[in-house]
Amino acid sequence: ESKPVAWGYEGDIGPCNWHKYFPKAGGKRQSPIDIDTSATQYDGSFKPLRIHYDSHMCSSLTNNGHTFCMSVNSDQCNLSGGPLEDKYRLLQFHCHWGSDDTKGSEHTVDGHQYAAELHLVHWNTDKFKSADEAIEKNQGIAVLTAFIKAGKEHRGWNHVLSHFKDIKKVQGTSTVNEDFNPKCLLPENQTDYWTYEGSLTTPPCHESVRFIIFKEVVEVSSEQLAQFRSLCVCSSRKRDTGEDEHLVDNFRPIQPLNGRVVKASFQ
Ligand SMILES: CC#CCOc1ccc(CNS(N)(=O)=O)cc1
Ligand SMILES: [Zn+2]
Repeated sequence: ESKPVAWGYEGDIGPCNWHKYFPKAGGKRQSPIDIDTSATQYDGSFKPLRIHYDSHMCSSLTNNGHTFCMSVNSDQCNLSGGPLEDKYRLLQFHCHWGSDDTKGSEHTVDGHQYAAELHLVHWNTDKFKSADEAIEKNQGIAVLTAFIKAGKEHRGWNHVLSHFKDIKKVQGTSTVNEDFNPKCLLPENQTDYWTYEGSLTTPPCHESVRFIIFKEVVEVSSEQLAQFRSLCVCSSRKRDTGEDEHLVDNFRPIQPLNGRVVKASFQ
């Protein structure tokens, strides 16, 4: 079993060196990208997006050292329609955020970076037998994405944030049993989105991802954003000052578009 390679967001193990151990990171269809809204192309052929999540699924929340990850194990949480040809099942959701409210999203819109970005990761159950297989295949993964900015409090997010004290340290895990439906984390407008073909934004950076990025931005309070930053990057104290190192700025830099066209579901 090959030893897992350490990677992160700064220093020698940071994004500029990922390609040395994860060759896909140097590919031609990498993510994230800047969405230049003057260059997007309206596609009138998209069917309505179909997002069917049930709330009665037990899920577990983990701090994996790179983000918090809510693993979902319900075959009742499915995504289809829009630009997708197949049916996709929700595997997990997580976020990327900054050290303050001025940065944190991975994708940008006309150069504007948001405070955070939500990724709901789905795998293609029509074409593949497992998520492990789908994660490295073209059309294997669909990531529903919502931008997050500081504003009014988001009650739905409190169902997730209330478990953060249990996962402050790495590999901390908490079981989430309450009646929670991740659909509540999405913006109201689910008809206006951009979509393009890209990659996982973290190693191994497989070029297997169809991104679907909602135009409407979700608001959470500054205090809720601060709770994202309360997670730690390791299981023990890291700094020689005995201070905990907090998990922040877990976003990959913008990658070259290399001629890809970003489609829009709206004019
Ligand atoms: C089975 C399995 C697996 C691993 O699945 C993932 C899912 C998401 C990610 C994070 N990539 S991102 N930020 O593009 O969603 C990495 C591995
Ligand atoms: Zn992500």
